[in-house]
Amino acid sequence: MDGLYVKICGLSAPETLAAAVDAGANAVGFVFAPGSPRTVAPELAKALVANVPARVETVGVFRNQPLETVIDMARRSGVGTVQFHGDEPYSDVEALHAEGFKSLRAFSLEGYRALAESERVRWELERILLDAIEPGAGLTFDTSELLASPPTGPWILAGGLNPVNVGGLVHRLAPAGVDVSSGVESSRGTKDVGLIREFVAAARSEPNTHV
Ligand SMILES: O=C(O)c1ccccc1NCC(=O)[C@H](O)[C@H](O)COP(=O)(O)O
Repeated sequence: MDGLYVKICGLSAPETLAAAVDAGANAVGFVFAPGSPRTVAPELAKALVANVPARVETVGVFRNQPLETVIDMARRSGVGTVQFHGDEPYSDVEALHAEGFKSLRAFSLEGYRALAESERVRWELERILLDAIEPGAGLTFDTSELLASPPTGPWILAGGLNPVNVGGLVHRLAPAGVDVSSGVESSRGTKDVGLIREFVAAARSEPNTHV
């Protein structure tokens, strides 16, 4: 990944999708996991994806759904990347790659640390996201442990990020990327154009060296 990778997740409307693209997001996410206020049908996502330039990665977010469903919904919507946000095994990621999709796999820090060494080494060759235990809830988690022992591969920080805290966390933890949903919403499930712009700018801001 060149420069800080910024992903805006949980989009469902053309205006906020356009704001994310115009602000310079590297990736835009559509939630296909059921039961979220952000859940979209593949047909709606397809109409939105049609307006996303090729330089921007389109990501479908899934959580513990059958692999056949994931592949079917990802194909119907036209996303290029599948983000797993549950307990999906590594074999599911391999199957997706064989189908031509890229992947992202989210872990809570606890879940990631609990992986057997052999498992962790394998996941670290893929793109992983470190997130709060409850995804999409705007909750932060204790990142102090990440300062001492970050993952060896490129990793993306998520969980309770917003335009106010993202710059500091990026400078402190040096992730390869950041992912946000709640922190760019005016109310749960409703994205805000101004907050999206502020978030992307803040994520890529220079550190404040004036004390
Ligand atoms: O957004 C959801 O409701 C959701 C539901 C099920 C699985 C994943 C979900 N969202 C993932 C994300 O939006 C982000 O990748 C990440 O969790 C950050 O969310 P937030 O803390 O709200 O910024």
